[in-house]
Amino acid sequence: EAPAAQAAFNTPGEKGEKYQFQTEVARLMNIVINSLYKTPEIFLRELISNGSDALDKIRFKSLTDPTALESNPNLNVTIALHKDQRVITITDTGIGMTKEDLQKNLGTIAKSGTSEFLDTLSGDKADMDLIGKFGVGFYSVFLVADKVRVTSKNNNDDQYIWESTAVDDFTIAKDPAGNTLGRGTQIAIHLKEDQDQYLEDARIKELVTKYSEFINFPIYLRQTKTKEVEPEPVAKETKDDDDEEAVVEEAKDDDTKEKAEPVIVAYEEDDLMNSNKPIWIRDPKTVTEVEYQEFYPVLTREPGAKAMAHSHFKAEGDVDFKAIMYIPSVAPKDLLQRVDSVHRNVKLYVKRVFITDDFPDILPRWLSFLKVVVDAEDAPLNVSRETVQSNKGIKAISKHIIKKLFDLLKTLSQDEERYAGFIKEFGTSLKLGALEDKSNVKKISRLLRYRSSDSDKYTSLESYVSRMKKGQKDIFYFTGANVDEIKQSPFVESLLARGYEVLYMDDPVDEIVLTHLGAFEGKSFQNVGKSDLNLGDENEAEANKELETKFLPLLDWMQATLLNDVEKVRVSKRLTTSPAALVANDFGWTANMERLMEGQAKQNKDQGMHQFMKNQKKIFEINPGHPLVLGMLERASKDPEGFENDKQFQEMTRILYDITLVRSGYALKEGVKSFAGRVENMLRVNLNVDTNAEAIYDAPKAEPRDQEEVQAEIDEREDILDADEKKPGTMTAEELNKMLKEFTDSTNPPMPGKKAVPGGRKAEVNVDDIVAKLEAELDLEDVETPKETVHDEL
Ligand SMILES: Nc1ncnc2c1ncn2[C@@H]1O[C@H](COP(=O)(O)OP(=O)(O)OP(=O)(O)O)[C@@H](O)[C@H]1O
Repeated sequence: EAPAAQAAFNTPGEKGEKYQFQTEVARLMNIVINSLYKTPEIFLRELISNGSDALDKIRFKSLTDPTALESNPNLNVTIALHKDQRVITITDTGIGMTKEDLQKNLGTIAKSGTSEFLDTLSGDKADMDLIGKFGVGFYSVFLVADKVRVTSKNNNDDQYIWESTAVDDFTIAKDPAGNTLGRGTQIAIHLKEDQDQYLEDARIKELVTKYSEFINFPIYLRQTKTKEVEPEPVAKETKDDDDEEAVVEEAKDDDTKEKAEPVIVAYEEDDLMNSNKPIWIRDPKTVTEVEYQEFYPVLTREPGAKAMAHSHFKAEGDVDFKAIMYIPSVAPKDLLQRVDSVHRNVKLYVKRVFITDDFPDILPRWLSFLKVVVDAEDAPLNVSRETVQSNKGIKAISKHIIKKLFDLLKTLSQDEERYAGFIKEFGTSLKLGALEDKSNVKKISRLLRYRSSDSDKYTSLESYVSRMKKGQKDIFYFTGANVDEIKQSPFVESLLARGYEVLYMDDPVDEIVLTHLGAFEGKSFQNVGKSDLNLGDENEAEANKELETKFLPLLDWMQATLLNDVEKVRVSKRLTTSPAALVANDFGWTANMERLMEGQAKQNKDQGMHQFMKNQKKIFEINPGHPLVLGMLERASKDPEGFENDKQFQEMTRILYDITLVRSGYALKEGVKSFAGRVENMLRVNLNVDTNAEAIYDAPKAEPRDQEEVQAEIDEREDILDADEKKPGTMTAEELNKMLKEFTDSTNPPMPGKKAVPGGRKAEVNVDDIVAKLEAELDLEDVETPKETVHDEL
């Protein structure tokens, strides 16, 4: 039972030692107060959570030190309202704080990264919502309080009082009343003028139900009640004011002993406000969906957070335990960056006693998004960061959670729409799992989903395989910044024209994952942008040989022109409407990979390997059915020996190469200028203009200004400044920050994973216009090759 509140602030705080708040605390308090003023009620949730944490700590300690609870065997939180003084007290019988703890915990912020976090808050509304999710802790008390006093008793120290009005500093003094708490912490809150609602029993009950129903310790509301009792025949005993027992309101003096009337007695009683049975140890049949959803934000300490799916299970075997596992409804923004930090996503209890949530490796990295509560019947209690990996019990728990997760995902995947939601949020996590979790790679690959040419919906690899065409040996895919870009790629066109299905990989990691997986159920993954495309068509090789012979003169001429740029030139079997394409050899980078690595290289500053890979030569493929190519073939065939003299052909080939680079998603190797120069040259030839003639221009030199004019302007400016009392610029710090942020956002290179605008395209080039020009150049009227014949030829 909590002792009566020492609610009155009658020991002047000035008597204690004065301390300054750490700068971060002052900043945090300001932000909390300015951003959360609309929901001051959360202070109660935060303080009850702190009390619950303190109770967890003493209970855990008592497992190894049986004397720990002697100072007070009860474990609970009691809230009392003192209307006359406008004070609420929240008392827990938790571990309590020593003088040093008070100074450190309620004057500094130990959490690493807080300062950085505060720096990121720019002041706009979305950021302010963040702070609510961050867990604002103790300092939220100043949303409702103008004065706060924390009285605390830890087993290792005397009882101390911390007091503050939130302005700059706080005081700490030894409690002159001595040890009244036994053990624990009492927070007395003197409410601000407009916060009277928190003096109402009903309001407090409402808030406890709303926020703290699942707290694992009883939360009481101390209430003053009255009852009628038979008056005692003897004179009443005098009661001490401080005594929490009954205060007797005496019956009228003129009562006689014969006419004994009942006496109204006021007494205090603690009403239990939370149901107190941990939801995870209940039989799943008795837990409603609403209860699961309500428990989730309590478990994660993320107010307002929702779960996408959950699984409540019991395991027996090496370790007996009960657990609830949740998949959040949305992925955190920094899903992949977070995998390396400690996420405290598995809370371990042993027989209802909270042990720890500080397991760095209990689950593989890709599962860092899961939120789990585990209650084991029997697990060693000394599990700590150091021993967790080698602990057999923990290993068994981890294995079981993963197994249950696969069950959950399997069930989820049967509902197409819900599963699409999961893929959207956590698809990247699955891919990370495919890369890293060797023992589960098979299961994970079955859970992957991709967009494809088959429909607008996601497809599994399994169903892709079921739709494969006759003779098709490989799973075809292509990568790009987004589905639209992929669809328009020359690499995809012929496959689609021939009725093959292509998987569209628009996540930067896709290519790495598929290269890593290599195959699915014996079918290899084939990037259709790479050299070795095999459609599994047997007549193809023969037809291709014939084509190579027919196009030999053109292939030779092109090869000679592009000697330094491409590995080789060959006839393509993958093109329908584009004249040419560039493909990476099997070890080289596709355009997508090049972009991805470009971003990485910028971050890592490791340029050596990057340049090596980037400079790997590509294969230039020409479309044997394209009129432009046929026109060029005709030209090369007319005079096979005349290559050296046909400068115009060489220019055209280079232009074709450049536009192919762009079309295939690569960056122009020599930059835009030389490419533009070539196109311009071709226009000149088209117009019969001398290619060497220089532009005539008249550039009149700018003259310096008159000295008098300059002086007059200076004088005028000074006059204005004087009038303005030489005020500095009126831009506020906030505006300045915003401007700086916009500036850096616009200049920073896109990060991999961010689906950025494809890098490398230095200029908007209208390829079709140029192709048209080239065709005009070749005078293609007399070459007849209807496009329909292309496939037959192949
Ligand atoms: N009732 C309490 N009993 C014992 N210690 C407490 C109590 N309230 C706060 N503390 C101590 O003060 C520290 C700071 O509390 P605060 O609420 O500001 O942050 P937090 O609880 O660590 O984090 P957050 O509330 O943001 O999750 C706590 O970590 C704890 O050590």
